[in-house]
Amino acid sequence: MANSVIEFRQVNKSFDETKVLDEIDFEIEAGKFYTLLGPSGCGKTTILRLIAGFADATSGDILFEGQKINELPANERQVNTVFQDYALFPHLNVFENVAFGLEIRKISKTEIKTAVNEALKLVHLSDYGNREISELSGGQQQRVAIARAIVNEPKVLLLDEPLSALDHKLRKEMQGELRDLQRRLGITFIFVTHDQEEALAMSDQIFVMNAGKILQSGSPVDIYDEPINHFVADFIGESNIVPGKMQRDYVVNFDGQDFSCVDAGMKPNEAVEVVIRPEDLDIVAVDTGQVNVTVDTQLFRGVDYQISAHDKMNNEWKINSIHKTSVGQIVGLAFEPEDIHIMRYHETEDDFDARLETYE
Ligand SMILES: Nc1ncnc2c1ncn2[C@@H]1O[C@H](COP(=O)(O)OP(=O)(O)OP(=O)(O)O)[C@@H](O)[C@H]1O
Repeated sequence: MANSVIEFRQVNKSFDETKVLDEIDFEIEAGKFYTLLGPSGCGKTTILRLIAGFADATSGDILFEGQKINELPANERQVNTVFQDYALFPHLNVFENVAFGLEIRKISKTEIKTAVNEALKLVHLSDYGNREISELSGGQQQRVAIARAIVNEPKVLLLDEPLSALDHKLRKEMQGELRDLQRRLGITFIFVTHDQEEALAMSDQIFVMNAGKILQSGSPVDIYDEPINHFVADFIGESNIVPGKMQRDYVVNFDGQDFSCVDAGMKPNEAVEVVIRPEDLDIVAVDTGQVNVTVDTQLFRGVDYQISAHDKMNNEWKINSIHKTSVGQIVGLAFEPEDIHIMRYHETEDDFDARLETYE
C-alpha cells in the first residue's frame, strides 16, 4: 500500500503461556478512520499498546511509514493515545492539561499558547481554558483529552473506547464530532470499540476481531452486507443465519426448498450458512412469500415491531416489521435473491471456544 502509515506483519503477543494476539497482519492507510471492533478481551487494546510502544510484540514486525519500529521507545513514536478514562491531570486546568505535552518538549510560550488555543477551538472548548477539570462534564473532559492528544500533531491518533463513559445521547453527539474532527485534521484515527453500531457509523474501515485474530476487514457496508463467517454476521447487527446447501451456481437450498441467490463458485452440495438481515424480510400473507413461519414473540419498539418466529425446519427467524402480527399466527416471509448472503466458511462460537482452549 503506497500510503501505508502503520503495518503489522505476523504479529503475535503472549502473556506467559496465553496467546492474546495471533498472527496479526494489517496495513493502515494514512488519513482514514479505522476501527478495531470485537468483544471484550479479544485483543483490541493490546494492538493499540503495541502501536503506541507501551508493550512489545512477542514476535513479528510493526512498521511506521515503512520503517520497523519494534524497538522505538513510546515517546519517539508519532502517535498519541486518548484513553477510556481520559487520564487528565486533576490539579491542572484545561489549558495546562492541553499544554502539558508541549511544555515538556520545551516549545516557546507563544507557540504553546497558539497551539493550545487552536486545539481547544477544534474541540469546541475555546472559552474553557481556565476551567478546572472537576468543573467539566464527562463529554467536555473527553474533548480536553482529545485536544491534549491532537495538540502534538501526531500522525496517528489512538482512541481506546473513548466514548464508553458517556450517556447514550452524548455518545451519539461525540461520534459525529470525532468523525468530523478526523476529516478536518486528516490524520489517521484508530478507534477501539466493542459497539458495532458505533463502528458502522464512524469508520472508513473496520477490523472485526475475536479471540486474538482479525476475522474480517472492510468498509462498514462490506462487513454488514458480506460478513465472512457466523461470528461476524452475528456480531455486526442482527442476522438470521440458517443452515443450507448450495445446489448449483445461483441456487441455494434451505428450509427444504430451492431459492435463487446471487452467489456462485461454490461446490455443488457444499454446506453453507444463509444470512438474511431482519430488515430485509417482509411479512406477507401465508403461502404468498418464500417461507412460512409461526410467530413466537413480538416486541413493539416505537418505529417497528421486532418479531421472532420459526419455520417448519425449526430455524429461528428475526423480523423487523411495521406490520403487527400475533403470537401463534402463521405468516409468509418475502425476500429478494440479493437479500440472501451465502457464507461458505463458518466458525461457530463453539469452534472459537475450542480454539481458545488450544491457547491455554
Ligand atoms: N498485562 C497483561 N498480562 C496478562 N494478560 C493480559 C495483560 N494485558 C491484557 N491481557 C489479556 O489479553 C487479552 C486481550 O486484552 P485486551 O485488553 O487487548 O482486550 P480488549 O479487546 O481491548 O478488551 P476490552 O474491550 O475488555 O478492553 C485479555 O484476555 C487480557 O486478559
